Amino acid sequence: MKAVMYGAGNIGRGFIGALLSQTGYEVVFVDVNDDVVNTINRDKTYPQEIVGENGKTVWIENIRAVDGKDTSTVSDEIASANLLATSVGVTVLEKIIPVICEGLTRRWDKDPDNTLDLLICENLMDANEFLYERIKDTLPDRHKKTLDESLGLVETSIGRMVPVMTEAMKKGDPLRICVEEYDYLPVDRAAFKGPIPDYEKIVPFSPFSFYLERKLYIHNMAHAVTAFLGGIKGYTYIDESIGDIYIRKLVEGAMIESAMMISKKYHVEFSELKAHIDDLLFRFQNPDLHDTVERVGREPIRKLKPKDRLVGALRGCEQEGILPVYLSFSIAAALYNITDASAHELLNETCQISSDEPCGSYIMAFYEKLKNSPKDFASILKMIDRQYNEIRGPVI
Ligand SMILES: NC(=O)C1=CN([C@@H]2O[C@H](COP(=O)(O)OP(=O)(O)OC[C@H]3O[C@@H](n4cnc5c(N)ncnc54)[C@H](O)[C@@H]3O)[C@@H](O)[C@H]2O)C=CC1
Ligand SMILES: O=P(O)(O)OC[C@H]1O[C@](O)(CO)[C@@H](O)[C@@H]1O
Repeated sequence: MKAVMYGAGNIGRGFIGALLSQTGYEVVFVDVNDDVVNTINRDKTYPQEIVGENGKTVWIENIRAVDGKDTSTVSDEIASANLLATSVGVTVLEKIIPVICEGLTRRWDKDPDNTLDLLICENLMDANEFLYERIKDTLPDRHKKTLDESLGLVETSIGRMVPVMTEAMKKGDPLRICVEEYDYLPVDRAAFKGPIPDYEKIVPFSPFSFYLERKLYIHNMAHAVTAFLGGIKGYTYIDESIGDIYIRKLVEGAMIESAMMISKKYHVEFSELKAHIDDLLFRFQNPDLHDTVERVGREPIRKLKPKDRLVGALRGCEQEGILPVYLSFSIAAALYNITDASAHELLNETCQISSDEPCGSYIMAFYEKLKNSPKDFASILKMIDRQYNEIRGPVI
């Protein structure tokens, strides 16, 4: 049984490739980084260092690698694979579609019933639709119908955090990868065309949008807010930021609003989501991960788009009748981090929130407060309490 793992970077090596090897596949990594490809083929193993309280080193075996620039060999590997996975980053994903299509063509020219499942391991909403459209456009006409019948475009939710590896963390080994202990991979049960890999860490679930929204609106949202607030206070690392009791309270408040929304929308017990929040806050505190405010808070404008982690969570709350007060403050903190653009314009154009909407006026009030006293999070918490009280009115 062979799995082709497109991308031997942090997630490819640190999570998915390792998981597939442990499931029992021979894992063929595809990457354009010569050092990584040559070292995998020389050593046939690499150390995955699990950092944190239960730290240990796991050696990943039964692997080899193929040069991503040798597109003919990559296509042959895809043609004969039992499973395919990608974790190359969203911008590269588009560029590898011709190679994937060539692999599918070679496969289906021999046997159009030879199904293949592709695990999409990227941070991208509607990733299955994104790939479907592009693969359909690229495949030759004779295989456009085969695509519907024989390719499973399987969305996944990547919760494991893998930081950027510094030279010090690599300890002289280009393949060494530091990861946190969490290693579950929820996958979209309904999307598989072939058998679902049988391993306790691969968790099939339907409807999958629950996991995607939980990841984006609780995990990614909270992580971003931790980074923005950490940036304002001058912290370098995520664990330092979440260790600040004011930041923790603000982040947790936003997580609870998102969780109330998801609980209502998907009829999931709130207590289940609260356990997830507590686990995430514990994981954000892991000092051995050395995850930075810079990595987690990168590209704040992208993170402020209407369907992304902040505004998407806020709009979801509005739809479910949940007050998004902490989330309004979180958006204000993101706006405050962007110094080279006007907050009003960003609010209107990037977030598509009008300052006349109730949430728009809260966001701007928080923004002004941050401008006047940026590091005084204690007063922000008081302001949030007052706003909640005012909006909520009397409670019987
Ligand atoms: N690092 C993390 O904690 C998480 C990352 N993700 C997502 O996983 C995806 C991958 O992220 P990382 O592993 O962190 O990035 P990365 O940059 O470490 O890995 C990407 C790999 O793709 C390779 N690559 C680039 N062009 C290629 C090509 N044409 N052919 C073959 N390989 C090519 C690169 O050499 C690199 O090794 C992204 O979509 C990211 O958003 C999702 C959840 C967690
Ligand atoms: O890759 P983006 O969209 O900048 O988001 C960063 C987030 O993605 C992850 O790298 C993976 O979910 C998180 O660790 C982090 O919260």
